[in-house]
Amino acid sequence: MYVQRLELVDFRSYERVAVDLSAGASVLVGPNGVGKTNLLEALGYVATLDSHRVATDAPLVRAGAAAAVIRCLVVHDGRELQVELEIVPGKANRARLGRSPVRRARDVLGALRMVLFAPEDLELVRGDPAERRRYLDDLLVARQPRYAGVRADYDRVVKQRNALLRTSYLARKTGGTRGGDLSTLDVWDAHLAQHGAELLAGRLELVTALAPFVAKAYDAVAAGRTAAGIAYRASIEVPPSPDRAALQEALLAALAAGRSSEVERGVTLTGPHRDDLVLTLGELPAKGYASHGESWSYALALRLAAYDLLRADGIEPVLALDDVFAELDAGRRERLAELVGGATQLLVTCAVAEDVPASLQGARFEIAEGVVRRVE
Ligand SMILES: Nc1ncnc2c1ncn2[C@@H]1O[C@H](COP(=O)(O)OP(=O)(O)OP(=O)(O)O)[C@@H](O)[C@H]1O
Repeated sequence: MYVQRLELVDFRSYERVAVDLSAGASVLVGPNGVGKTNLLEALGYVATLDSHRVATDAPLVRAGAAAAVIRCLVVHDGRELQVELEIVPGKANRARLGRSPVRRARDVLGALRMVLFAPEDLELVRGDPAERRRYLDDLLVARQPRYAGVRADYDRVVKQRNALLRTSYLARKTGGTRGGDLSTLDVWDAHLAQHGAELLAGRLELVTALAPFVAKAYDAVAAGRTAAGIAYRASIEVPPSPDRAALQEALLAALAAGRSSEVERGVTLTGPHRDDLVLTLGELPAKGYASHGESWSYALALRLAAYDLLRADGIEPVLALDDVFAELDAGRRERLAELVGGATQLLVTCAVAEDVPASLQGARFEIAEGVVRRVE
């Protein structure tokens, strides 16, 4: 698949912009701060309903404007589909597929599949488990969009269960009598185990499928002597044959066993929202041990592995590399160019066009003062 046209209204630095793109490689060139990443971020938002840079929507709307619109025309298997999202901070996004409004914004997921590598991805290796969970869940959704619903249901249950535990905790702390009632906790345990088992089963399957791609991608990126490995670390003991029913039972048992400490601390301590994806290089964990260069290569390998896995599934995602080539020496640039050169659509941003290897120099766009101009 590829994006044929991207239109933005009041998104980030852009008041109004339209960019006609094509399949193959495109290089987006411009000085720092000119709005290159903003374009990739907009596409990434259509693909995941999330920004790779900020946790809330407000910064995505141009300063002084009330709402932002992202519209993009995606070509997939020869068919064109327009996806439109309106972002109004503090409110649910409004979305359209083709000419029709959709009930929930998440119904557009799957219309654009994209893998974006950006400097922020260093956090995949160095940051908190939440970064790695998001990486897994975004990939899960890209492979099977129905997981967006599973994820939303699970998040809602954790939030409500936490609210219940917290209210009871605060009531006890302040010696009050109201709000301390935990009689519905069993119901929330059942919901958490049900949705949690589905999410956990999806992640476990994903990690098994992804692991060989990560090892291969790291080897290709770093040409390293050290092998990269990934493993899922769950907050429960994972049963030997982790189907949904077995996971649901294991979650219920762990919730029962941990109830007193959860009640004492006023928070849900068991479930996939506490899990991590452990990254290793040889025998050592990457986090805390890997050098800057190794961490960077690892983060890139995670994205390239996601891209390769989607391709192996028969999905040809758009691949976007934000500010990558300036970080690399000549040898690594060429190696990366070889790895990504065959992408159906490759979008590369850079401040200096010469940093991008000649083999990837397809269409070139120059960005200046809110205008994106195709020059080649
Ligand atoms: N909500 C917003 N309203 C107005 N301007 C914004 C908003 N959010 C970001 N900007 C502006 O967008 C610019 C950053 O754009 P972007 O991150 O795309 O730059 P870039 O071209 O990728 O730069 P670099 O090469 O440094 O990575 C900054 O000048 C910033 O002030």
